[in-house]
Amino acid sequence: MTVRTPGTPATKIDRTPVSTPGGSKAKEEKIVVTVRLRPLSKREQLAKDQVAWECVDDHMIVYKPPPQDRSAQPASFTFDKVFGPACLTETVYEEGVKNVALSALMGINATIFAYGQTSSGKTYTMRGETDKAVNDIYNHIMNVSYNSINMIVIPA
Ligand SMILES: Nc1ncnc2c1ncn2[C@@H]1O[C@H](COP(=O)(O)OP(=O)(O)OP(=O)(O)O)[C@@H](O)[C@H]1O
Repeated sequence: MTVRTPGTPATKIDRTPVSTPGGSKAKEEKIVVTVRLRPLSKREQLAKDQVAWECVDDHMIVYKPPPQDRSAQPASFTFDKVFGPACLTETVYEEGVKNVALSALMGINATIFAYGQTSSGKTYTMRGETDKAVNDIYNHIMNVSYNSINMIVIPA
């Protein structure tokens, strides 16, 4: 059996069937930008810090300037997906990361990274996402390996 290093396809659309572990979402977009708002920490709650951002729906967040900052205006921003403070890391993975992480199994080169100010929750989120992605990838490899063994053994 020849094992070939998978190359990056010209487009994901051409190479991503519906049954692909990467799922259908990866077919639609090459870059997906999601936002996760973390809850206030105990320290922030004790300090009576106010939440500056509000999730309006699954795609939009609104900046609410503090009353003392009279020059700042409310502003809204739209993203592919917004995860609110009550959202579990599991949900972020299932709805925002899994498709991209598993598309690697089809030979699609993909990057997932977190960007944000200090203490915004990048490490917290990415640790959880990495654990889940590695788990899914290993499960997939195990399943494929067992299937391959069956395919080889039966003809022999
Ligand atoms: N979604 C969340 N739910 C509960 N706690 C969270 C969440 N996200 C982050 N935290 C907590 O907030 C704190 C800061 O998070 P974290 O260290 O991940 O931030 P960071 O963006 O990686 O910071 P830095 O840039 O300084 O490394 C940590 O104590 C973490 O446990």
